[in-house]
Amino acid sequence: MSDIVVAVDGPAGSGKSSVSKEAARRLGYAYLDTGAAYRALAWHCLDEGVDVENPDAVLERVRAFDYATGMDPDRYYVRVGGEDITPDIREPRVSAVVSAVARVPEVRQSLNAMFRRLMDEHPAPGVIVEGRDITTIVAPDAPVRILLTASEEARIARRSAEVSAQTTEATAQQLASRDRQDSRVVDFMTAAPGVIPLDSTDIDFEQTVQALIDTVRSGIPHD
Ligand SMILES: Nc1ncnc2c1ncn2[C@@H]1O[C@H](COP(=O)(O)OP(=O)(O)OP(=O)(O)O)[C@@H](O)[C@H]1O
Ligand SMILES: Nc1ccn([C@@H]2O[C@H](COP(=O)(O)O)[C@@H](O)[C@H]2O)c(=O)n1
Repeated sequence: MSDIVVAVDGPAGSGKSSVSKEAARRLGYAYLDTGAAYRALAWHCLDEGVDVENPDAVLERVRAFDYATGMDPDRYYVRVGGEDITPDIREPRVSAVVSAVARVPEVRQSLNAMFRRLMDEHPAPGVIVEGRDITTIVAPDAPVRILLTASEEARIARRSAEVSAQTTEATAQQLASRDRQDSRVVDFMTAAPGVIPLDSTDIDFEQTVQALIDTVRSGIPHD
């Protein structure tokens, strides 16, 4: 069981996945990407022709959701029904509908129970868990809780550098639209009491990873 839970939240493109994964690798911790589960469920609904705007239909799918993910930062994967869909869940068609799936309260309850189980069962000494409601709902008692932010301009520029198949305007619009929809469900723009803000707008990737590691080291009791 992982003794140390590090909770990381933040808006789209703030660096949650890449920074958390690299920090976990260096700390020898496991890494749990909760957004991947919402994305995989959205992908599964699209694959099965389920109307993502119908909460009952989505809920029916989550009840029999055969989901698996790799929590070793060096062996990250996402599978549904044994099929590896790691790259597929990042497709714009999945990003466009994931918020609809994520706003169904019973879906959130079901996935949150799975996240807690995955954290509890993992043998690594610690786990970095990232998403939108980890610091507030999934692991509010975690010894280290961080809100990773960056200006919207920085997040758009970083995401645009990754996505070459569409214009910067389209990327900007999708990122802002997803944040708008998601923030109706959970507040990931302001740090809850006790949550440490980490703004990466003016620091590079390496400095952000180091800042996260320093925060973890100063937040957990030493022998
Ligand atoms: N401090 C930084 N400086 C420069 N680039 C960064 C920094 N932090 C992250 N990045 C880059 O920004 C991009 C977006 O990061 P990442 O995918 O980790 O964000 P995210 O918060 O997980 O996004 P989403 O919620 O949309 O999945 C990646 O290309 C990553 O390498
Ligand atoms: N704790 C979480 C994590 C994610 N979501 C929803 O999933 C979408 C994809 O997440 P990424 O981290 O991969 O961007 C996100 O837009 C949310 O709709 C969530 O609700 N709670």
